[in-house]
Amino acid sequence: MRCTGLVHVYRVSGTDVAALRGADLYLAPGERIALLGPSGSGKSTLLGLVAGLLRPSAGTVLVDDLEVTGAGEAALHAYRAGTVGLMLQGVHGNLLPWADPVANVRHATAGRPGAGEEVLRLVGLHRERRAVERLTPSARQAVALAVALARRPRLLLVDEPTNMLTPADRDALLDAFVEATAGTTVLMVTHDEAVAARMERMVRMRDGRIAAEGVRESPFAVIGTDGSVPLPDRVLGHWPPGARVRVVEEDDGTLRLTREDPS
Ligand SMILES: Nc1ncnc2c1ncn2[C@@H]1O[C@H](COP(=O)(O)OP(=O)(O)OP(=O)(O)O)[C@@H](O)[C@H]1O
Repeated sequence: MRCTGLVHVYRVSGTDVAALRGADLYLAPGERIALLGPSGSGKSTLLGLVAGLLRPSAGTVLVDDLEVTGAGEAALHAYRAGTVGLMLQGVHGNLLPWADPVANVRHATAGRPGAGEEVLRLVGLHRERRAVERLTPSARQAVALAVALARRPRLLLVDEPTNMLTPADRDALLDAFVEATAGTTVLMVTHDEAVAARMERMVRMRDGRIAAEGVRESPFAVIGTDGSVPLPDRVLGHWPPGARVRVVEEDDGTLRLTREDPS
């Protein structure tokens, strides 16, 4: 999956809100990425664009050889039915609340064999006969995972899967998640560092762009397609937007940034 220069503007009662301002992201096949970032930094919008639920104001999303952002309705329908699996926020997001777990995964594949029942077995819900709406939040999330994986998607998009779970339930769901998604490309939005740490990569958004990658203590900055390098949060306080910096390449290849004296 490759996102290039994604810009997304929402128009709310005559005012434009720029949710994405040139986001670039590449996921190799089978790679699992956690998308972190403050509230409002554009994570859910990016997920919606990759899912083909939103159209960007500019930029492209390429998944395999489908340009999702320019695809027609028929191609998008096939994409959502085949390539991509969604596990969205809200327990009833992709579930039939009145049906039991097995009926839910069978519904997802229209009765054809799929991977949903294997996932239910993995989490111990394959014999559960109660309706999904009567299960605990963590069991419902496990069913949502089974439904999302039922058609064996190549790309799984997940929004806050462990929201509102206790730490013990969260860890149990994550164990199942990591096992069930081996080999699947995953893009997961989360606020929880402990959840993100279970993915292969941790990517951090800020103000509608990919700002950094890696653990909080020593993240890498990520260069945008326009060549910009987002400064780390801790530097931004004393190097504000508009500050003039000199970029000097040293003989050994090291880049040195020096702030011009503001006076
Ligand atoms: N449907 C919408 N209409 C108008 N503005 C929106 C809409 N959805 C999101 N926004 C705005 O776009 C910006 C990015 O929102 P988005 O939900 O993508 O961020 P987020 O990082 O997922 O936030 P959170 O962690 O709170 O879910 C925010 O300023 C938000 O208020």
